[in-house]
Amino acid sequence: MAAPAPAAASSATPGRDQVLTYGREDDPKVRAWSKHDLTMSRTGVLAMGRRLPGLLRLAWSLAWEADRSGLIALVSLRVLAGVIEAVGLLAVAGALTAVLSEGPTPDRLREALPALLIVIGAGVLRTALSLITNLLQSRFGPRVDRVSLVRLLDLATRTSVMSFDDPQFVDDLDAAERGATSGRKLVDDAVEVFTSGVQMVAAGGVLTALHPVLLPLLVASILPDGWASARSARLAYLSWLGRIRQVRRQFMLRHHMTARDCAAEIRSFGLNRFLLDEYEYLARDIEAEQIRVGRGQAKYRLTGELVSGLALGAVYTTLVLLLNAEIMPLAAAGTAVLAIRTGRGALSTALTSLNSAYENFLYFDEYRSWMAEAVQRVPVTRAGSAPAEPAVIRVEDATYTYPQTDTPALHGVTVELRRGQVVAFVGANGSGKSTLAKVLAGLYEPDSGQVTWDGVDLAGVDPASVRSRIGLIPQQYTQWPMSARMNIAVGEISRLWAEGPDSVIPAARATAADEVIEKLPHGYDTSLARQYSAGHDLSGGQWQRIACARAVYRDAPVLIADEPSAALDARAEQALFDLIRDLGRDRAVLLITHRLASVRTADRIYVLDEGRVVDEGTHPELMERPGIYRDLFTLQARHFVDLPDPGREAVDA
Ligand SMILES: Nc1ncnc2c1ncn2[C@@H]1O[C@H](COP(=O)(O)OP(=O)(O)OP(=O)(O)O)[C@@H](O)[C@H]1O
Repeated sequence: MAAPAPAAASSATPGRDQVLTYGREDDPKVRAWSKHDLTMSRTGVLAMGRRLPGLLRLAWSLAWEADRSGLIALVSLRVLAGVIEAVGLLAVAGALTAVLSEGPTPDRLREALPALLIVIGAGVLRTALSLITNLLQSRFGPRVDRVSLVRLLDLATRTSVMSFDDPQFVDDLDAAERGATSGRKLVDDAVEVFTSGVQMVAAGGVLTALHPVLLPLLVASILPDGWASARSARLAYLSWLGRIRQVRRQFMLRHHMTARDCAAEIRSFGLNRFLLDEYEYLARDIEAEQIRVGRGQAKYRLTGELVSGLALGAVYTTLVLLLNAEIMPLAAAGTAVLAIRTGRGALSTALTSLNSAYENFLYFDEYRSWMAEAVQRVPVTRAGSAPAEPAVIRVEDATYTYPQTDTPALHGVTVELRRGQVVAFVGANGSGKSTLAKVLAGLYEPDSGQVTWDGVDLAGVDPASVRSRIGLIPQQYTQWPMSARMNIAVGEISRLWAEGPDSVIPAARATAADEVIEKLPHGYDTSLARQYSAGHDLSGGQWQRIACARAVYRDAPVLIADEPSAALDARAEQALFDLIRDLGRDRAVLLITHRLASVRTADRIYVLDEGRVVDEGTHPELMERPGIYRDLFTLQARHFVDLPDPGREAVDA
């Protein structure tokens, strides 16, 4: 049967507004996407003034670390360019005075010659300096950007795992990435403003010397433009801040619409029209906002230019009046015109830079504040180490609550793992098994209670020492866009460097990953970066074998396997559980699985329900008494042998 044609885009569909996935801006659910409110306070002149020194210091330190000699050269060249510009202006004033003075022309020209030579020299030097500056900038910019992004990525990969459960932190990380390249621009802008300042001071000096009324008039003609530029930049920034969440949602939507992983579902469920509607809904909102900002900026510009133009008219009228009243000679008036043009040119450059500095200041502040927050979230390094070969691992009375949630995911949980044993956690979806495993692995710090290894509280030891003793098969493992060999070696990368490329083979054999890898076109060196044309893709179960090999390669005294067999075929699953039992002989092994047949041989089974341990024992012990374990086990077993349904029995009774 042919699939029905997708419904035409219509926001008038009944109920549509209530169920919009990406929602309206005033929807509280949508507002919760980001803390960024349209607060004017952060962008006020005083508030910015307070933050400016810290930001400039950070930007300077980035530039200093990235390219010290480049920074010194750039700043010196810019300042030199400003000074040359000023000298050039003074030389022009001298030349004009000489040329327009009384006397025979050859004499006047001779008198003007030194000044003219300075003017020409200044022009040549300015051009040369500008070329060198451009050349330096092309080297300096990428270096500073690299350092700021590397600093950000360093922190992003060292902050606690818990940080990534905090949506605000992740949201801010987006904004910080956007602001990372603004540090370099901020330094650039600051230097440019300084250089233009030197030129303006020179122009101002010349004007004051010619007549005291000219300078205030020039300043008055400049201020409205400055005001308009600042307002316009602020408007753009506030709009960007307000649109962050929409742009982010739009980006996510675009990503899903073009991602390989979603392609099949979009087609099977006929989601194309629905997703396009959502996208257009957001895009139209953003478009409308951009038009609003454009209009606002045009208004500011128009007002600024109008008032500036009037003030400039007043400056020239004053000049004419001064000339007319013979208060100012013609040569001085000519110099004044040049000084006004230089002053306004320098101001225009300064304004453009100030404008850009304003924007970059605000973006870079996002970077700075995220970096400051992230530093606080890096687990502290402590002197003590976790026991190298722990015999007893205990979680005692632990409670854990995820960020921005009210109900604890774990309530007063106590469990124990011993070396030489396989311990299993079982329970329904969402009962807290993975959370407890992460607490046990030292990835989550409990709100209360403690985790001890041989009596040593993990809260007092270096977190890195805990992690180095754990081999983890997480429920959602990473499919690294690297070769098959590297996908295993990332389990203990230092071992690869020390023992060589073949060191991964035993781990691959133990987990049957070798059967998969040997069939690949380049064996262990086949790229599994399926996003790229040379990359080879694997099936879910094949990937899972590689994830298991990764943890085995680590060869750690503690192994945590969270749903390690969800995608494995029956034979591979059996082999994996045999391996886990084998590894459990001289390690502490934690197994989390819904395949209850596989936990029958576990030395101890903990049954979790709604974040609490509700039962524990061996398989025979748990099967003897009524409870969740016996119910779940019997339910699963019924699919394989013809056993009565425990739930049905209870109803019948
Ligand atoms: N990052 C998170 N932020 C907020 N709540 C979370 C987060 N991860 C899990 N939870 C919640 O914590 C509870 C326990 O989740 P957990 O993943 O530990 O369950 P589980 O027993 O491993 O489930 P499953 O069998 O489905 O893997 C659930 O209610 C879940 O919704």
